[in-house]
Amino acid sequence: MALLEIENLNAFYGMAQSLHDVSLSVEEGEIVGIIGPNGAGKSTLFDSIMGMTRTTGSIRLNGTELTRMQPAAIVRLGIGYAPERAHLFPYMSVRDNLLVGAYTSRDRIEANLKLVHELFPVLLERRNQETSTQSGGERQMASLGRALMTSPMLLLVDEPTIGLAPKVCLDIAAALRKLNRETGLTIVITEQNVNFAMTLANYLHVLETGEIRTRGTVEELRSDEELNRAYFGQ
Ligand SMILES: Nc1ncnc2c1ncn2[C@@H]1O[C@H](COP(=O)(O)OP(=O)(O)OP(=O)(O)O)[C@@H](O)[C@H]1O
Repeated sequence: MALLEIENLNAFYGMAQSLHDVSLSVEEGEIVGIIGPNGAGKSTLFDSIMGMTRTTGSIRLNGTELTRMQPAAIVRLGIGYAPERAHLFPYMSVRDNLLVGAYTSRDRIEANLKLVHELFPVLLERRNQETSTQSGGERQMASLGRALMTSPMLLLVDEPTIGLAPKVCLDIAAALRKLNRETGLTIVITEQNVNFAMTLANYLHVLETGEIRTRGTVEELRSDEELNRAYFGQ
């Protein structure tokens, strides 16, 4: 059984349908990428996994059906979510933003803070600073840290590189790779930055206008000529 299994997922905002019959699975310990252009439905996919959209179809974590569960219960079950553009509390300190993530996992606060600070030492240095005064990269790190404070078995990371300098993107990629390698945490990451996703993920799904267009390993997708033209201009 895969850790995450999504079958025939449709997602709706009011009358508008944003995901069409999406099926995919994620094995434990993998890093999986979801790539696709603006408006493809990447955030909607994550919002649906977290119980924040109206859906039909099935989403299971370790065999447990999530589709009728509340977001807080889904976090408690083991999914951490770092949303697009971080969504921190701007006038709270870095440390307090991290602690917001800890409310479902109070017995592991110290161990999780240690993990987060090892991955992102700048969050320890700046722990008393308001997040409104942080750089974009630091805010992204704080958002990842907050998700890790929930003790997840699956981490969802939505477009972490938006607006960040290339060097900061490399730092974030290195931290996610280290996290996966050293703790075995399963990670699903969405990206418009296809190169970033390809340096991290073992397997990728291409989402376009709410549908999975194709999927495969990095090598398989790179050998798809049409895809290369669309995403790499080659
Ligand atoms: N709250 C909402 N209400 C209505 N429609 C929405 C809402 N959020 C997203 N949509 C629509 O759903 C579709 C998918 O959007 P989504 O944000 O999931 O795409 P995305 O791939 O994450 O793109 P982006 O990179 O721009 O975030 C788009 O057509 C978008 O306009």
